[in-house]
Amino acid sequence: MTGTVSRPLVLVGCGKMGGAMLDGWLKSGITKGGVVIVDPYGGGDFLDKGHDVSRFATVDDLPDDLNPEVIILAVKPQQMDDTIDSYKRFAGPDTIFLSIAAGKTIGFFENHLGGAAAVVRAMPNTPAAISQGITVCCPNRNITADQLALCLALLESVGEAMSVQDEGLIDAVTALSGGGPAYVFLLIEAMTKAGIAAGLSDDMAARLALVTVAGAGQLALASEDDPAQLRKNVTSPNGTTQEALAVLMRQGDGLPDLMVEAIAAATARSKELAG
Ligand SMILES: NC(=O)C1=CN([C@@H]2O[C@H](COP(=O)(O)OP(=O)(O)OC[C@H]3O[C@@H](n4cnc5c(N)ncnc54)[C@H](OP(=O)(O)O)[C@@H]3O)[C@@H](O)[C@H]2O)C=CC1
Ligand SMILES: O=C(O)[C@@H]1CCC=N1
Repeated sequence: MTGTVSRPLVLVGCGKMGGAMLDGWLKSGITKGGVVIVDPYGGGDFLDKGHDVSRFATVDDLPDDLNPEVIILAVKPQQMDDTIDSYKRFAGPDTIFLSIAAGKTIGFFENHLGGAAAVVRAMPNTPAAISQGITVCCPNRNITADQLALCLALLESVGEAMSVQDEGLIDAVTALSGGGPAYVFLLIEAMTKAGIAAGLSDDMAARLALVTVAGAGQLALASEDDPAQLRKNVTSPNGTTQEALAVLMRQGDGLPDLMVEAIAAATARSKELAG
């Protein structure tokens, strides 16, 4: 079974993150058993595009003989309480429940689906849509080695993936890489505004900020130097970058301190969402 999903993959919630992953999965061809979307309104964009994708508004509309290999739970954490119980009929050793919901613990799913359910808690990010995501997942005790390998194959088909045994780490992962793209987009926005304030046109500032962030990310990925060294390579002694970094790295209110505070706040919120 490892390598492709040969029975149906059910995607519960085809919003921003579920849709991003589905985009990547369809491009990768890993969902050989077809995809069934359950979403009251979302998911229509994936129909009629030459893939084996069907869509139902509610769980009650699903065919009785559906035998999913993987059920991806991709509704908002606040929607999970009202959603999960109606999937209990699929719980058993041969169906993997793979949740991507922030905060929702393996214990939460076992409480609702029964202790025998095969559950994986995962935290992806939206660059999955272009196969540049990164996901960390944690299996429960019912997940077999083959099932974990299948989940990793599924997650690796949209980027990098790794598994951990310590579920407690997932809250920090959520804060760092789950939400991370938002921090980078904010950086692009902030650089753009600063460029405009310094006299550049809107279009030019936006392009310079975007390509600089994308290029720096690619360079950091490709280089043997670590990011600190790459930063030093840009910073000529007594030059212009040094002046900017003196502001950005200010003790107390600089970017490094703010980032620690931001990640801690997001980690705490992930724990709160456990419900
Ligand atoms: N966005 C991101 O970058 C990331 C999100 N996540 C996690 O992914 C999950 C989804 O987030 P996101 O995609 O942003 O949220 P969205 O609101 O964009 O997507 C959720 C989708 O689920 C639908 N939905 C609600 N209830 C049900 C139901 N009972 N059955 C089927 N579908 C339902 C929603 O419909 P409607 O809008 O009509 O309610 C919506 O289309 C969250 O748990 C989040 O923590 C994880 C990593 C990153
Ligand atoms: O903001 C959130 O709660 C979700 C989880 C990580 C990214 N988006």
